[in-house]
Amino acid sequence: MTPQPPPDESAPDTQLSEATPSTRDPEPVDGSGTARGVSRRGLLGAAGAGVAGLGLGAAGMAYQDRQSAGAAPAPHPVDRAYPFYGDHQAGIVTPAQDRLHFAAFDVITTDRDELISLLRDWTAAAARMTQGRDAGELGATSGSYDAPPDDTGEAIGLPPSGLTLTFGFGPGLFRQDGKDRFGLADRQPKALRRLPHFPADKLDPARSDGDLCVQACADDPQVAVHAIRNLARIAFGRASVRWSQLGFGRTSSTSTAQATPRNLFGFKDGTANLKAEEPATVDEHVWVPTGADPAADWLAGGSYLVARRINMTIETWDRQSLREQEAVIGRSKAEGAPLSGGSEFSEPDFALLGRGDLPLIAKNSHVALVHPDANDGARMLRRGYNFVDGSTGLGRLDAGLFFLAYVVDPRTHFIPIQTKIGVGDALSEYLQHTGSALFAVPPGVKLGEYVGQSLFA
Ligand SMILES: C=CC1=C(C)c2cc3[nH]c(cc4nc(cc5[nH]c(cc1n2)c(C)c5CCC(=O)O)C(CCC(=O)O)=C4C)c(C)c3C=C
Ligand SMILES: [Fe+2]
Repeated sequence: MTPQPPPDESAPDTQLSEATPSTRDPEPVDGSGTARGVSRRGLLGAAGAGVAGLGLGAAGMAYQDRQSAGAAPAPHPVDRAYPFYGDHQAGIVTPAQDRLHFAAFDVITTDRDELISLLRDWTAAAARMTQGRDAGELGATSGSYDAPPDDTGEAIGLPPSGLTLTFGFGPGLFRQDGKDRFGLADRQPKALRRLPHFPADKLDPARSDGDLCVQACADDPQVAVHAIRNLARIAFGRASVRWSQLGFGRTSSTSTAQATPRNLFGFKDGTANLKAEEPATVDEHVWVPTGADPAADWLAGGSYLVARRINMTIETWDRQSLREQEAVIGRSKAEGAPLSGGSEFSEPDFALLGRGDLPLIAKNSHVALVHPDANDGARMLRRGYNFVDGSTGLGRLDAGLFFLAYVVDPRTHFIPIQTKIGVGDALSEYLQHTGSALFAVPPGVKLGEYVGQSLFA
């Protein structure tokens, strides 16, 4: 890991430099190589002239005019659009956006062709929405007056907002109760099994597992929610939402251009995360290589996504001294520096002794247990979010961290680490794991293809 000084939130990032605001130089959205439809912003401008359904060129002009009216300002986060097509799915190394809506689905059709048609429909809608367009070609208000619109409308006028949509396949898609549902059983990756029960798990089945998942990240919550809502609408009769989770406040940085955010315990979170600017390390720890599992080579270039809903007993935490809080994490609260000294991006020195010849970073602290040195070098790309889902009947906030991590293999990069922290981590006293799921995340989508196509080839 190369510690990197942060943060200039407006600095260009690796993915963004490939991207352009969608309305200016739109990415094709239908796989035909031709961009169609109007942007949600363009629609607003065009609607007054009574030209809904106008080609993108005109809509793009309206947007461009507004952009070029003054000196070129740095793009505001909500004006960013990330490419949907590429070698890897967006939403993994993409600089973590501020908001999340994550949904897991049960597939309810028994027909393989219907499953494929769902993935095709999702691909078309995702390609459009990530570029700031309506979910369907007609849009929220331009279709037949006597038919439900092909977009629900709550994102009219909103820019792309950095929306990324990342799709995953759960173990149940391959086998359910031992049954090969869609002729995919012999292509199930060996690593794609339900996660085992860990110490301190208190899982709610209604917040766990799922055949499919969609991670929607954006810099506007309405845009993320709009995307999941429309994908759920499109899935009608083929898949239904099993559970979903809203998140605010990213708890990780995935780019050195981002400032390190804080979790609900008030600590900087994401300091030592894998970052997009370390492609060789990301290759090693995130992307599944060809040949890793010959029966599942369709997953090459993809990844595994671990999702854990972790409740944090913040009321108990808030009664602990600052000394205790820092000892539990192993870093300082103010700067996020390791307790062995230095600044935020200094490497921790776990051998350095302090008073009473005790290590300055306690052996049972969180960072001592999860650090790669203590885990055969394993690293993960964390992409979690804070959540508050109201309060409990006991007057406590139902709050915590929706932990998301992308790994090359959960058997080496997550399960042993989670097992260890469930038993020996001082942080565990303040945590309760209430949801759990594992998904295989197929590689990126090529123009004209649909998400996960390699699985069905
Ligand atoms: C099994 C993996 C992990 C779980 C579950 C987990 C939960 C969790 N973590 C924090 C707070 C912090 N975690 C930090 C670092 C960190 N955490 C993990 C793994 C899990 N965390 C890793 C691999 C690392 C990086 C270790 C390293 O390379 O040094 C930190 C320190 C800052 C940072 O580097 O990000 C904090 C703070 C909470 C609150 C939490 C559950 C709610
Ligand atoms: Fe952690």
